[in-house]
Amino acid sequence: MRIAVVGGGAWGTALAQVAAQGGETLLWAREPEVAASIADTRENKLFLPGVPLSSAIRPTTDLADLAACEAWLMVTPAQHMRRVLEAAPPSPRALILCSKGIEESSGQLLHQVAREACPDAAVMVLSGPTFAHEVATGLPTALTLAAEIEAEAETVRARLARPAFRIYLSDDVAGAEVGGAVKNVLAIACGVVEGRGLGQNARAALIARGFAEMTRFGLGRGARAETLAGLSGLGDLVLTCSSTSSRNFSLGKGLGQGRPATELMADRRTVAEGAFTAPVLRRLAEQEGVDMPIVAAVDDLLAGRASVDAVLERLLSRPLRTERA
Ligand SMILES: NC(=O)C1=CN([C@@H]2O[C@H](COP(=O)(O)OP(=O)(O)OC[C@H]3O[C@@H](n4cnc5c(N)ncnc54)[C@H](OP(=O)(O)O)[C@@H]3O)[C@@H](O)[C@H]2O)C=CC1
Ligand SMILES: O=C(CO)COP(=O)(O)O
Repeated sequence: MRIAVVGGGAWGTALAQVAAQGGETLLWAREPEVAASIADTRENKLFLPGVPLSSAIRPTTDLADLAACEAWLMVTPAQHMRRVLEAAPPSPRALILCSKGIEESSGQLLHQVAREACPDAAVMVLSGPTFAHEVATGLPTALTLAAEIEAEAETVRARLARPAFRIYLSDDVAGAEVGGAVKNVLAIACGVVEGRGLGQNARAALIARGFAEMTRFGLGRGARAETLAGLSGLGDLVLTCSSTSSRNFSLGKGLGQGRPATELMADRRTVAEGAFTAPVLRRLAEQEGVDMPIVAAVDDLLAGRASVDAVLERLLSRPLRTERA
């Protein structure tokens, strides 16, 4: 199975590094600077500096080259995935979604977007606690590959899995996606806790109550509770809520230190998906009557509608209730 990775950011590059252990791997990058950096120096100096890359990674900026590959790993930012798929050659056999987010314009999860754009492909979701720089340097990582058709997922797993890249199969596509999308918003909230110096008790409370929000939202979309409690949900939530290696966490930390979101976003070339997921997730939750107060607080902070102290006061003055509510 010939693999193409679509997206030359940190995660796309790390996934290409894994796939290249099993044979030549195409890596499509939008920017010529990224492809040239990999071709000339065997390093993605823009998005994954300091990691020597395999000679089996073949960079390209030409979407037409994807036609030669049977499986595409989609690693563009969530808001751009539909446009890239529409510009790409006809569907491959397998489309493996590795980005984490919800399409803002449609409110759709990415597997719904992919099915619309590529109705003939077997659509899967690969997600879990996976900082790109750790995967690219071969540190042990475990993640979930969710697909409706298990046989297709088995083929993809056989091609990608390595001893230090452990892939667990699941048939809960929506569940695997919801965890990755929602945790990015919650990681921003945990960064705010850190930046504002609110303490470790507050962070643990936020992870647990944030997980309750993720579960309520996920169950409403047909996700299973055990998927949300697995690698792609709770596992990824714990990772990104605990480390400044997370772009979402570090964005939140800046907000907690009192810097405006516009300034923090303008400073970065890398993507903090939670900033794009927060408004659409809040909108969907309100439409569907799902209580997500932490997500609403992050959305207000990002939009500059409320200060850190105001959202904190709002969260702490909510009525006391049972834990299962
Ligand atoms: N970094 C990580 O550790 C992990 C990231 N993810 C997810 O992977 C996805 C990609 O993140 P990551 O690789 O880290 O990204 P980076 O922040 O490292 O890089 C940004 C990426 O966005 C691409 N990009 C920017 N604008 C456009 C556009 N208009 N159309 C297409 N692509 C565009 C850039 O492509 P180019 O350079 O070609 O312009 C580049 O690949 C996100 O959804 C993220 O949540 C998931 C797991 C781990
Ligand atoms: O999704 C990730 C790890 O699983 C990466 O998180 P950030 O995008 O916050 O860096």
